Amino acid sequence: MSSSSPSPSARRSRSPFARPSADDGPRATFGQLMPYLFEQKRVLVPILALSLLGALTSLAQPLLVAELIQRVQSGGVLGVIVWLLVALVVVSSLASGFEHYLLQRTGEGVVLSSRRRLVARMLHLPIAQFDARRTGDLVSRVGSDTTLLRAVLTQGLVEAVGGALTFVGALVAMLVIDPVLLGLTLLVVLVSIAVVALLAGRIRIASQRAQAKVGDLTAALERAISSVRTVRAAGATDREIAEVDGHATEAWRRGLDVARVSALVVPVAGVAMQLSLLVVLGVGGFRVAAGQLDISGLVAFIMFLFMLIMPLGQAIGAVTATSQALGALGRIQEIIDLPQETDGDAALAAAHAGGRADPAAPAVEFRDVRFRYPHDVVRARRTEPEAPLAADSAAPDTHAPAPAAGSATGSGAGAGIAADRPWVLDGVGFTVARGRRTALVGPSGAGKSTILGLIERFYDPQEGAILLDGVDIRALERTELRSRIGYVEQDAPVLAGSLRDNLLLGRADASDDECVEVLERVNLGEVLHRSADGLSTPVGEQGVLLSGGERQRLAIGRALLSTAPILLLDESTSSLDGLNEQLMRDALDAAAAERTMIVIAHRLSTVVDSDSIVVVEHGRVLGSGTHSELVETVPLYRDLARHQLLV
Ligand SMILES: Nc1ncnc2c1ncn2[C@@H]1O[C@H](COP(=O)(O)OP(=O)(O)OP(=O)(O)O)[C@@H](O)[C@H]1O
Repeated sequence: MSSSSPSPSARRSRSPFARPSADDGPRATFGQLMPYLFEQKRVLVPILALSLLGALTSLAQPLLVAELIQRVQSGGVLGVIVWLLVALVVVSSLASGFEHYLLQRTGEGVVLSSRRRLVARMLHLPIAQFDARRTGDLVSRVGSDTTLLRAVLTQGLVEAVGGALTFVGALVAMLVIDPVLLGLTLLVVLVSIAVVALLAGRIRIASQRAQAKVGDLTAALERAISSVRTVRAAGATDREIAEVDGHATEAWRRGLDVARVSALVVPVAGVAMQLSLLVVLGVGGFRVAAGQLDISGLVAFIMFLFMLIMPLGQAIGAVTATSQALGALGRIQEIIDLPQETDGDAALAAAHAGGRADPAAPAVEFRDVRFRYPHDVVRARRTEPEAPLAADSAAPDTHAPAPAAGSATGSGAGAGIAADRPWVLDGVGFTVARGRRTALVGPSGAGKSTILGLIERFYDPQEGAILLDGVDIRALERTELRSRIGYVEQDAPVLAGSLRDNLLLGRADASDDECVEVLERVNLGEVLHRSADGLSTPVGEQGVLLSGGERQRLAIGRALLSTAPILLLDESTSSLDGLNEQLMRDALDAAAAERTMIVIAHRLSTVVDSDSIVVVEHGRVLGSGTHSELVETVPLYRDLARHQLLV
């Protein structure tokens, strides 16, 4: 994990007053905000109407006051005017209260739709993006950045529309009352508008940096919480607290940056207000004394002046809120704009007879597969935590739309892949017979999990092909491909929720009886009866209420419940005691009875009786065959077997 001190590039671009530059992270334009606002158009119309009503009732007030003063001076009737004034005040207050509620409601609507859109895109991103990005940062984009969009409506745009009408109305009225006084007032006002416009870009950048720091904070916290046992056991709690604290402080500092830039706006508005008032009072008083303006005109002019300045304040609020929202929207759009996992390749599908299975072909075949993880992913993992991934280059699938030059995605061999890094898989070829159990064995880091990941199409190989029932997997729709495969991953294959929730992930329409039956088959009947809740027994975050062996067996149960004819199992590296190992072997036998199975085995004892064993080392296949054949022919396998006391 990076330390909490900012990277050199972050330090360089630290000042909130710095000019916007290309390094300032993803940018969002005002146009990108529009769809979110447009979605709310049905509520926006009444809000705008209320805002305009508020503006009109405000504008009418100075005119009535001027009339009132004149009637007082001339001894006219006051009753109607006074009642009209009271009615205007009541109507404008009620309108603004209702408008406030509708605005808040609409703001929440914008947050909801941005969250929905973001989550729907995020969970469809290629696996490479999840490998490269920090979970906490992604969580923070959904939880925190989206809330900043709310302010655009609540403090921003819509009020500014009503404000604009008040502004123009006041301007016209002031022009009629005294053009000279208006000219002087406008001079002051225009200077302040120019200053605010200059500050808007700075606010957006400062806000974006602050949000990125909140992302870092969430990522650090997520890390500390998800590995709390390791942290506690290592006595590293205080260090983790310091780490999270460092990020919190950094987020606070960046928050202060935002406060500092937006605070500059306040004196600008204050100076504009006070200066213009002083000018109007001074010059206006002089003109009244000279008989160029009467007193009711001056009072009305001053009231209109407030109406001119008030929307200016609103506009300033709108600029601040919108700039912050654009900063957050940049981070949201960055994820939304990333390419999604693409689906089956039409040309390949045609070449493979429309993706039709060949019953004579092996269930799974690797043909001379060469693969490296995309370098962008590796770089992002290892170096600059803030570095935004280039949208195109991080997309790992070979058939992503229009892969950019220099990306790892081109179908050309290793396009954009750093040539100095060794292949993770270097010419891997093997076949898996239908309905049989095949084991992958080899040292840690040999590439075994990568092989399973490629079958699932989490990544696509740069060279060679992987076939399922004789069909190149790239010719299949991903959903179709994955529906044919059950996958039990090595780590944390259990989700928070109940036993039932975990099983239904395999097949949503499975009945309780089927769930119970499958739990018995993977020797988890005892867990089921341990609690009165039965299938509703919670299994906790990452399945912590279950032992390592139980977690794996529950995940196998889930795969069994699905009707997938192929099962990929990345056996847990955690050691199992004798009884658990036997239970696991039974579960595997139950799984293997009906389907093709590929098992990554860390204990040879669980796979010695496999139909075929493939030995992998440094991304190459050293040999394949049965246990007794491999003991004779592959020295590495013989060593492994001897080490694990099997020969
Ligand atoms: N998502 C990833 N991004 C970049 N490199 C990766 C990624 N996953 C694995 N690697 C690298 O690829 C190589 C093969 O890893 P893999 O997990 O396939 O090995 P393995 O044989 O399954 O190991 P083990 O038995 O320890 O689980 C390793 O050098 C690993 O560091």
